[in-house]
Amino acid sequence: MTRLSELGESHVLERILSHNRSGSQVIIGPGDDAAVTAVDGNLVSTADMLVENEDFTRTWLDWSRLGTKAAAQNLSDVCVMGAKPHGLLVSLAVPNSTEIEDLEALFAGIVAEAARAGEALGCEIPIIGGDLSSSGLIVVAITALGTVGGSGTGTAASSAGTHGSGAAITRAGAQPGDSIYLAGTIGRAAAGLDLLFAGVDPNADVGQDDPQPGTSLTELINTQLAPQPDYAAVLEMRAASAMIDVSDGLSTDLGRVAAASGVHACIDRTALQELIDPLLPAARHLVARSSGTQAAGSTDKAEELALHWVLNGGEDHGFVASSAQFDTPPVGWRRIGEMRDGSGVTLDGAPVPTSGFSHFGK
Ligand SMILES: Nc1ncnc2c1ncn2[C@@H]1O[C@H](COP(=O)(O)OP(=O)(O)OP(=O)(O)O)[C@@H](O)[C@H]1O
Ligand SMILES: Cc1ncc(C[n+]2csc(CCOP(=O)(O)O)c2C)c(N)n1
Ligand SMILES: [Mg+2]
Repeated sequence: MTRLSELGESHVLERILSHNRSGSQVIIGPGDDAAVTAVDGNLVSTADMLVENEDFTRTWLDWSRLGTKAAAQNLSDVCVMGAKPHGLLVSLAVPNSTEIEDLEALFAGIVAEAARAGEALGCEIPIIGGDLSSSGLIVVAITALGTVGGSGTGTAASSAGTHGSGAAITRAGAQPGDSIYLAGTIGRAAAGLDLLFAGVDPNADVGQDDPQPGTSLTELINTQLAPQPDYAAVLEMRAASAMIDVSDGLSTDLGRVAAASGVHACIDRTALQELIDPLLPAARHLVARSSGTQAAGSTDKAEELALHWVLNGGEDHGFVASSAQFDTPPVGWRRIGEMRDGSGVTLDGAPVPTSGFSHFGK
């Protein structure tokens, strides 16, 4: 085990970049003052960081999964714009006492998730540069770059959303009459977060003899620590009028689409039930732990908690899209509601307050 303080910055870089892959669009990669890439189309760029104690804690820290999460939350944003990613800039601030092997695991996690996304989207996504600094708290900041509107480079074609958007799918194109679709999951990462905060043993018996795939306590926790967006689903959503990744919670993120598009998003409670049900064992376990009993009424509370995770939990990086082009949902998507005239978000007609995550608490 070698600490970063025992290696110079250039040796640290050499070790971590040994995990990187090359990309055919890279003209100049890491090593010069800036990277140069050959691109075809309009540039799509996004930045997202993970900050210790705000986005993860040292108690749960697994460097490889931290890398997965940092890459996933950025690639998800590029992908839902209908763009193809072609490079990542990775900026890191870590304590001097960090072991180089941990930093290598972080990089390997980033590279592995970029490879998973690249495979799903048919592109190469190398790390093209970044920055290193020393800090008491761990910060992983990634900038992801991609393109839309080139000669066949986009991942999905937007219909109503293309006007003035350079062929990107924005939050602003939803129309009354569009169906609302979800790809991937919502609520699992939030359940995982509550399990982590409560210090629940992931192997605790919660009466799930045969849990649905992805819903054991370990898997819920893993969705929080290392979300796996369904990038390929975006390729199936060929006629989205608007699209967003759910990072802050459905209530907040669908609310953003409704506000940007000037429509009313109506969610159908029945359609959410199959997302709620698999979360009930974890919810019952947490409710019973907090009340110290298996008292009557806890079933209602568990249902309430699971619904809360599904409506307000972000970080699974599920994708929400609107479209009027499909009779049956495209592969990987489920219909969860409809856009109508008006504003705001409702669940079976009842207003859904915007209760997703906000960094500044409000
Ligand atoms: N410091 C900043 N400077 C300039 N623009 C910013 C800054 N922080 C956020 N933004 C912009 O504000 C918008 C909302 O940011 P946010 O991080 O909430 O993105 P998001 O896509 O809604 O969430 P997520 O990144 O979790 O998917 C984005 O367009 C982002 O680029
Ligand atoms: C220790 C700890 N506290 C709270 C949370 C919850 N959390 C943090 S960021 C975020 C939304 C996406 O943020 P952004 O919009 O910046 O991408 C959520 C739901 C967590 N994961 N870990
Ligand atoms: Mg987003």
